[in-house]
Order: sequence, then structure tokens, then C-alpha cells
Amino acid sequence: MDLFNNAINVNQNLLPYGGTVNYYGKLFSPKNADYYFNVLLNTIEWKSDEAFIMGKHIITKRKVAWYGNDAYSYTYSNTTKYALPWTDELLELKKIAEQKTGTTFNSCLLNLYHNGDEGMAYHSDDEKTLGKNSAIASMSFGAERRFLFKHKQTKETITTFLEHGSLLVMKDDTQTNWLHRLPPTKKVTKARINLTFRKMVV
Ligand SMILES: O=C(O)CCC(=O)C(=O)O
Ligand SMILES: [Fe+2]
Repeated sequence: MDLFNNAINVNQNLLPYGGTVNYYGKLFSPKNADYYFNVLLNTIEWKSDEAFIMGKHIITKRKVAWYGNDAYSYTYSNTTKYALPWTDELLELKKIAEQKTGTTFNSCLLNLYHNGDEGMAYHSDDEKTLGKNSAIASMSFGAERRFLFKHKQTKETITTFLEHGSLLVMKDDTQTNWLHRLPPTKKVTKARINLTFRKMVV
């Protein structure tokens, strides 16, 4: 296990061109990763994601939450969200993400996928509220899931797996040139929590 993990080169770019994605592998022992999974499951204010798209009220099965340094507000699909104040554990995790990446973050979007039926469609995190080309640090706890990148022009696809207690960083022009997606899968019956630490322009 650890032998395999030690073989991970964090400087290796998973993308062949047009961006930089580094996979740091597992940052935590299984016990610590389980601890964070349980704390996050029980202390985060999970809510369904809501949107009004073409007059239709859409509610996701996947649950979301948003935390930040300030009560930032963010409007999309005719709903406005406000960032909640950090919990102690989120601050611990933010610090670890900052130490690993050498950047600072001021907000975190969390997603709870109850099982493999739930996923996230292709998108890029290129909102104007995010600093251009600023790094996004993605931490995962719980069920291991497949994660895909697709180039916007060439359509080239890159596959990776996000392990329990792992960190993946997307930076440089990744969001400009690549989409990413968490595909649904029948193989996964357990829950997964993902945290994306971000830097908003405020
Ligand atoms: O769950 C994941 O790994 C991806 C989440 C994501 O892409 C996002 O929150 O923007
Ligand atoms: Fe994303």
C-alpha cells in the first residue's frame, strides 16, 4: 500500500497539454481519513443543490455545502448561496491543502455523493469569481471514484482515481482548456465526500 503510495510523483502532470493536474495520493492514514469522513458527514450543513433552469426547479440528490473566510455570496441558476464560517476540521484540512500546494485558499465547496448513482457532469470551474488560473485543491474521503478530464477542443480524455484521503490539484490553465466530471457508477455503493478549496476574488 505505502510502497505504492510512495511511488506517486506529485510533480507529474496528469494532463498532456493545456493545464496542470497533480495527484498527491493519500495524505492520511486510513484511520485519520475515516475520522475526517465521519466528522464532515456529521458536522457539515449538507443541503441539496437547487437551481431554476428554464423555469424548472431542480433539486440534486447530491448534497452540497459552501464555507469561506467571509459570508461570500454567489448567484447561479437564479439561486444565491452564502458561505458559512469555517468549522475547526475544515480549517485543519485547508491548512494541509495550503501547505501541500504552497497557495492560500479562502473558500471551500463540498459535495456529498451518497453512492455511485450520484455524480457530477462535465464542467470547468472557470467562474469569474475565481482568480484566473488559481489552483483548486480537491480532497476526497470515502468511496474511491473515477475522475475524468476532457479537452474542450481535442476531446482527449484522461482518467484517474480519487482515493480515500487523497489530494488532487488543478492549476494553471486547466479550467480554460479542460472539463472534468465524476461519472456515476453501479460499482460504488458507499458514500464519498469531496472538498474543493478555492481562491475567490473578493
Ligand atoms: O467530486 C469531485 O471530485 C468533483 C467536484 C467538482 O468538480 C466541483 O465541485 O467543482
Ligand atoms: Fe469542478
